[in-house]
Amino acid sequence: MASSTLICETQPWKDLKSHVEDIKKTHLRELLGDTDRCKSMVVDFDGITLDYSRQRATPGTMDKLYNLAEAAHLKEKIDRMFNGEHINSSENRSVLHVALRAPRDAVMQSDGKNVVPDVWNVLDKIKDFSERVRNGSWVGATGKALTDVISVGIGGSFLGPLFVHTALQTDPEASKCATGRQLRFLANVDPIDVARNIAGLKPETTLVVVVSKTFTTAETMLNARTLRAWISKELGPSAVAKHMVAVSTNLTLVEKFGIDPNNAFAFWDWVGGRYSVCSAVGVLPLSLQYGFTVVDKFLKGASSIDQHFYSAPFEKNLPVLLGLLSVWNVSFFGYPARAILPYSQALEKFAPHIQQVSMESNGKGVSIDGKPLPFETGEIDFGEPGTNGQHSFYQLIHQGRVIPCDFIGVVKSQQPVYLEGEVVNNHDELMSNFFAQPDALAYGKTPEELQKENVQQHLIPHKVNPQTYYSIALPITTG
Ligand SMILES: O=P(O)(O)OC[C@H]1O[C@H](O)[C@H](O)[C@@H](O)[C@@H]1O
Repeated sequence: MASSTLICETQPWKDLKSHVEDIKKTHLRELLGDTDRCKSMVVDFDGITLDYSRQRATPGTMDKLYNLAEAAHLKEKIDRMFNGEHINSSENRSVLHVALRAPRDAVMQSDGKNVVPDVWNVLDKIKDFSERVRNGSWVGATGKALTDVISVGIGGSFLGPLFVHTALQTDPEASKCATGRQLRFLANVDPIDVARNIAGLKPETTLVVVVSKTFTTAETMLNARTLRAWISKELGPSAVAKHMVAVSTNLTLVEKFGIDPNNAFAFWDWVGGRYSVCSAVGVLPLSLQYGFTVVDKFLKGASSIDQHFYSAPFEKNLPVLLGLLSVWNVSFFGYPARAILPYSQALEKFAPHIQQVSMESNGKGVSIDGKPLPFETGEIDFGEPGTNGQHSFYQLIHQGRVIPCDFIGVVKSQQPVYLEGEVVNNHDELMSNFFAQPDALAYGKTPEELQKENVQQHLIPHKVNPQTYYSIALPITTG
């Protein structure tokens, strides 16, 4: 395909266009009756099970989507990304956030330079600094330990770190490491957000981390000046050196602002803001709160899925499968939205993070060459943790419009509860028994009964195993 050819002009696209008309005539019930089909649509990697059997797709659809991926040169594009080529053509730069979690001995090049040693220099600096703050050897202007951190940033300098913080808060190991400490996030330029962030905190025990890739974002800079005034008013201007640090690619502006460059943590232009959670943007505030050891585990998890994305064949490749199914739903079925429904309160901030990652990346009206696209791209992402969403917008999903849903279930809760005789329990042992049950029977209902209750007709989840689907679908109330 010449680079100026639009993907919709290729044969695989045309094949999918006619194929979708056939699938539209097929009820999901029929698709679910085909056991071999359902079995072929479950993929495991590293403790994650992706079940996309509730998608309106057949193995034949998947083959056609793989052909589309080939026509789009997807594998070559993944390779070009990992090789540090300038695939961000509008900014003429590499897109190499995967290097942020690469092992210390890995080699990843941007503009002819191995960037991994630079990444690890900053990680080592964060480890050292966060340990000194946490163990009280770095103290504030009055000699007191800094127990509270306010991270000031917006967009990618906020949503990823907030999501991970929320996910770790109730993890037993992480919460133990955070004993006696607080981490807050100031994003909104509305002064109400400032007031809420500083409520109950004292400047003498607070460390402010100003996070901005550019160090020019109006909201962040105003909030940073407001907190600088809050510190100076109470402790004098010289206290800023002990109470404010920065994360940025623009170290010149950091220094101009009055933050000691030694207390600045760098990242690089080859990291897109929305993908920056694994840089100092996320690693610094999270290490201050939980310790570097905990955050390092998060980086290793991200590295593991990077390697999977890079090397797994498309039929087994979780990110590729999810991407292809999004294209199928949005560009062929014309479903405009996708609901992200984690059945875990720890993933409460997952949907807002994905909103930026997905919508800021895929919200395009033109091709990479600037040609207007004659089809819709990118979905409208929204979501809430279950069961909260059930008592809110699920009514529309049941009886209004078709919205593909990504249900996310967890086998082992961070905070299990077991009450004898209760249907909804998540005690470890009970959950493993539950997952060993055949579909639906775990709740004593047959698939036919479920169909009568119409719980699955309009739901097309694809991120949980079959048992989880029913465990999620059954408690739904629509009143
Ligand atoms: O990190 P900063 O430079 O302050 O940028 C914060 C945000 O600014 C803009 O809205 C960009 O579109 C976002 O991608 C970015 O995350």
